[in-house]
Amino acid sequence: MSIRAKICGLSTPEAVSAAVEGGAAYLGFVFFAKSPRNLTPEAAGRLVEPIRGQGVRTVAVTVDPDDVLIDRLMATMKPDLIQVHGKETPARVRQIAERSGAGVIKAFSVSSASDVDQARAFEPVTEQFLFDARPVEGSALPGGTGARFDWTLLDGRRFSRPHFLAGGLDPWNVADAIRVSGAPLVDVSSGVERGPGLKDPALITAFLDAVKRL
Ligand SMILES: O=C(O)c1ccccc1NCC(=O)[C@H](O)[C@H](O)COP(=O)(O)O
Repeated sequence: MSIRAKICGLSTPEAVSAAVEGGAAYLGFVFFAKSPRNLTPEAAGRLVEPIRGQGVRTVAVTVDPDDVLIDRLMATMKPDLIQVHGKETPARVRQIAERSGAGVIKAFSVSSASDVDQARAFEPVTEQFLFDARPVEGSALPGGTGARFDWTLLDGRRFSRPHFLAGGLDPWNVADAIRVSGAPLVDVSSGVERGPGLKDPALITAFLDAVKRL
C-alpha cells in the first residue's frame, strides 16, 4: 500500500527537515492569526526555499482567504497547493484556483455522512479533498485541534479526487486509521507536537515511519 502523508503546521527548519527526510509527500504551512502555527507568507517562503525541487508539495493552509492573501502567498511562498479550511463555496474555490494557478485542497469538517457528501459539489473545482474532524462548538480553530471523527464514515467512499484523512492522527493510531477509513492520504499536525505549535522532529519521523510500514 502506498500511502502519502502531509505534515501540517510546520514553522521551523528542523521540523521541515524531519518531514522531508522522513519522506513526507506534502508540507503544510498555516496562515490563520488565531493558530499557534500561524506564519507570514514571507516566513513560509524562507522555510520552503531550501527544499524546492525535491519533489515535496508545499501547501498553504488558509481559512476563507481573501484575494490579498492569495496574491501575497503566490508572490512569496509560491505554494503548489492552497488548502481552504473555511466556508468557501465551489464558486469561491474556482476563483482561488484561477487567480492563484495553484491546485486547491478543500477541507470538510466531518461529524456525519452528510458532511462527507458535501465533497461532490467541489469535484469540478478542487484538486484534492481533506476530511477533518468537526471542531467542538466555540473552538477558535477550525483545524489542528487533535479532534477525531468516526473513520468508518470514509470507508468504501469513492471520489474523483484523492482525499486526505485528518483529525487526531498520531504515530500510534495512523495505521489503524488508514485500515478503517481506506484513505490514500493522511494528514497530521498536533499529533506530532510536544506542545501547541511546537513540532517534535522525532514524532514526525515516527509518524512517517508508521506510514511507510504499511
Ligand atoms: O493547524 C492549524 O492550526 C489550523 C488552523 C486553521 C485552519 C486549519 C488548520 N490546520 C489544518 C490541518 O490540515 C491540520 O493538519 C488538520 O486539521 C489536522 O490537525 P490535527 O488534528 O491536529 O492533527
